[in-house]
Amino acid sequence: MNETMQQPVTAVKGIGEETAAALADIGITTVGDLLMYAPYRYDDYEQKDLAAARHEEKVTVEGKVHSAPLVTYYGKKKSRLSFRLLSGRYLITVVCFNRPYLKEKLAFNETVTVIGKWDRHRQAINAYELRFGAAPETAGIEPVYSVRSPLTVKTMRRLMKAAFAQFGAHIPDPLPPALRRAYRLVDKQEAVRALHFPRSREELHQARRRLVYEEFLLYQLKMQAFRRIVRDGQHGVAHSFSEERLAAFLSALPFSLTNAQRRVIKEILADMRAPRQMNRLLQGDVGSGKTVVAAVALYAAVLSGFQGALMVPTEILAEQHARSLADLFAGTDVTLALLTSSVKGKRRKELLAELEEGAIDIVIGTHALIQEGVQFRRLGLAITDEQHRFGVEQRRILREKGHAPDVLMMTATPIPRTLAITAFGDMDVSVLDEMPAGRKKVETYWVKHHQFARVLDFIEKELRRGHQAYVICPLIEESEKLDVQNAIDVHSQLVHYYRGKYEIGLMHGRLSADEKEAVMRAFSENRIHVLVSTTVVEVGVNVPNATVMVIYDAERFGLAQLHQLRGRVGRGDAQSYCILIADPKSEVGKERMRIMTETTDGFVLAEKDLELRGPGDFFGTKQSGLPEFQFGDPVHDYRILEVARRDAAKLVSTTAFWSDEAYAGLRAELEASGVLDGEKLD
Ligand SMILES: Nc1ncnc2c1ncn2[C@@H]1O[C@H](COP(=O)(O)OP(=O)(O)OP(=O)(O)O)[C@@H](O)[C@H]1O
Repeated sequence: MNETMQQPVTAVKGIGEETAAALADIGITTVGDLLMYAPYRYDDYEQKDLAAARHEEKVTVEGKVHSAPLVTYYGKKKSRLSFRLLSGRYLITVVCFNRPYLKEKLAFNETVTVIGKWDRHRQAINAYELRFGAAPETAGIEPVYSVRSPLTVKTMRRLMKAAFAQFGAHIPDPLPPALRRAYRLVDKQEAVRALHFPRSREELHQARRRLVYEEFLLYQLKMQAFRRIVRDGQHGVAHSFSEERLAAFLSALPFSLTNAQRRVIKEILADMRAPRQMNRLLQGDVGSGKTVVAAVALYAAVLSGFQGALMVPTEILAEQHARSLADLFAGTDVTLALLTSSVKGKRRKELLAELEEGAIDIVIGTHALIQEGVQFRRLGLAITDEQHRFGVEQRRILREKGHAPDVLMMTATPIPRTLAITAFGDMDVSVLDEMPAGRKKVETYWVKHHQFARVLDFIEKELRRGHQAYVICPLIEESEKLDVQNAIDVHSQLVHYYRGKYEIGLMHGRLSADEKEAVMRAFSENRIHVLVSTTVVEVGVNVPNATVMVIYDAERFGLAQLHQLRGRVGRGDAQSYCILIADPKSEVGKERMRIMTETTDGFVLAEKDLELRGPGDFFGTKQSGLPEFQFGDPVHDYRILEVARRDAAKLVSTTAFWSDEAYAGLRAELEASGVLDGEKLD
């Protein structure tokens, strides 16, 4: 924004102190603020051919009064006025409520313009506005601003006209012509004009496209510039490790890596070799094989003489990861340790001492890892699994336990790429977008509660084949106690049903860590055939022999959570099944069940979830942490967002961007935001 735009609104002719105060009330203080104050919607007064209008669509029709108006009164003060209108070749009825006085004004053959809702079946318009005379040529679309008294929409329209007439020609355009040409974007002045005085929907569309791109590009430039500054300013760990030993480790794995795993490992190792601190998010759908990627990174850290830490949200997961890593590192001399809050007393003391001396190479644990007293000798790599469950603060503490160790965050929560780009624009993102070979899609069915007997039969069929099943009990958010009770009830029901044939296990949050561990172990060793559980098994549990996932009251879970639960099966070669038991009442609820049966792609589900529930809900009740934009919507305008991100990355890496006149406008915006001084982003 240049100086002209920075002038106070009183510089606009006709705006006095009073109006200025009213404008300040809605956040407008400068000429620039005023001109960039976008309407929140538009009223469409464009005339439509009634033949093309849909039922209940808002229409504007010009015509001649073709009958004497009729007024009928009902109730105390209510009235209904109607008359016939001849509009082109259509003779239609116009209905107007509670405005009986119009009767006197409506002379036969008089030209009027009617705005209202089209009732296709009755060939009538329910009018909410009636103007005398022809529809003005230019009055197609009128902006509606969000205002606060004493301002009115009408006043705003007038002020905009005045401001644009006086200053429209001085609106600076930060976008260099080359970029505008490349995307056929209108220039800034034209965009602002069309924003306030659009002559057609198309003009408006073009204006919006341009403004959204500019907004996203600036946002991304800030992110990228900020990231460059942070990177250049920090000295992280430059890992250097024996490629041969790493290659030997890879070739000793019980399976060959997927292409996606190979690619992601390459990205991570490149970051680790570099002297700057790694700050990477690894996204991989459930079962895509993130653990082995983590293992490779941890091994690289150990080979270069550092320690590694893997922090996970639950004890079950910590134990499971400790087991899988122990298997993976069996042929090496890596020393592993498990640190959770159940490791107590003498064992804990020893363990902490070993960590501090560096006798332990890799530690796997829960929050216990970030407690006071936990010291590393040389922490070089910190990995967190399921990053949504750890706050930024906890990740920071883990990070600070080393001297700027590399950080890898793993998540199976499929954040749509669009959102990942915006919310995590300051991180590098790797995506495991391929499943290990031989995996079959989990077949998903939606059944009603009264069909439960059939579900039990179905489970039994799978059990006879030697497979196992999970039964997830309803989740009662308000009360853990009821949750547990539910699980106990379902458990005894199943024990009764399968008695003498199969072992039924029970898992819930009230069990002690040892009890949980024992149940999980029995299940993974196939001594328990059906595991009745609350959602504690939601994340990360890996028992490839389990092929059935039954979810009670599935409508109570979010799509992301259902997807996580479903991800507990289909982890081996056998065909797996997910059965959702739900009687949803709402349409959205039904739609969500249908979507679950239609797709197993976590990213598709995440997008759908957003569509159905809005971004805030996807990550639970908390805020999703997404920035808010004035013009753009990161979900619906994701294509533009992606383009803007690529452009921003390209721009900041060129010298031209930092010196050429063509980019002065963009640079000025960056400078004004404080990003270039290393200030934190909002
Ligand atoms: N390339 C591969 N080929 C075959 N099997 C693989 C491959 N990579 C991983 N696996 C196996 O797939 C299963 C799932 O892997 P892993 O537990 O790492 O998944 P994940 O990505 O952590 O999933 P989740 O988020 O659901 O826990 C494991 O049994 C693992 O041994």
